[in-house]
Amino acid sequence: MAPTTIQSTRSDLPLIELRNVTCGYGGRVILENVNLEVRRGEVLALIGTSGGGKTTVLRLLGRQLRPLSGQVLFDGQDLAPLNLEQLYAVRRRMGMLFQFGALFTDLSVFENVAFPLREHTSLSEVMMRDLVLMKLNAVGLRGSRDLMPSEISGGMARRVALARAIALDPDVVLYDEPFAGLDPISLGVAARLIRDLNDALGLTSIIVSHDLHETFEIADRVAMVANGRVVAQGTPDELRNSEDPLVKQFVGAHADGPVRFHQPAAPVAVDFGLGVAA
Ligand SMILES: Nc1ncnc2c1ncn2[C@@H]1O[C@H](COP(=O)(O)OP(=O)(O)OP(=O)(O)O)[C@@H](O)[C@H]1O
Repeated sequence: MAPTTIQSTRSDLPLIELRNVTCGYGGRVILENVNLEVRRGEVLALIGTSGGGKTTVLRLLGRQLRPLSGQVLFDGQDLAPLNLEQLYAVRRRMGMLFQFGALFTDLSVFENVAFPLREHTSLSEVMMRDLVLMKLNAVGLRGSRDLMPSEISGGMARRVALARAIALDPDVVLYDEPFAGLDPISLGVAARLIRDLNDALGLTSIIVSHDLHETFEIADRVAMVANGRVVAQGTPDELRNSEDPLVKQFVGAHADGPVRFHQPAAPVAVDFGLGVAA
């Protein structure tokens, strides 16, 4: 019998790839020649200085922003030439949880999670109910389905937003500051949940976060964005042990280093009128 040949499949490809991407806003370049791979099944953390361009990377992935040059690929497909219908089909494969995961305040927990299903599918009410309850169960909130957003805590609201982000069974979930404003216990719970859901549902996750401790606990790999570039990529341990001064300053939270505390400004004496000859 002829030996079985194992075909190379698309699963060998990274799920997401930025190839030499340069982009910006209104002529101002924010990211320059950035290369980044997101592998299937991994939790990738994007960290870096404020305003460094982390959220901008997420915008590229949904084509809310187009590169000036270079390519953004999702599942091997360049996003640039897609028409709107194709783009929406790709976006449906991406769950998004943005800062504070704003819920619809006039909809119950159940209806918040059902919302994307009602928008994008024509499932029967029975199927919809089962799916919503499965997602709520996955985040531990099946029993809270009838509560309104005003009746739940911030940590619970974040979990509802997470259930909503995975309602359509996406391939990848993009998290922008998922831990912002959470107390340390809720933060730990949310982080563990992101990791567990990623593994249990076979997702890929990208987390933009300033909470390095929690993020390093759950990430497979970390990419640091600063000065318009991905300055470091590696496992959490590799970044912790990095000798790169920028990475050391950031990961060690040192005030002094390549990133200066003071943004460029006129000399203090000038602004405060001290000893400046008239
Ligand atoms: N819509 C926009 N129009 C113009 N400039 C923008 C826009 N969005 C972001 N910027 C600028 O692009 C840069 C990168 O912003 P981005 O939000 O990607 O940074 P970030 O790394 O996510 O920051 P933070 O950690 O503070 O959220 C910043 O200098 C910001 O002022």
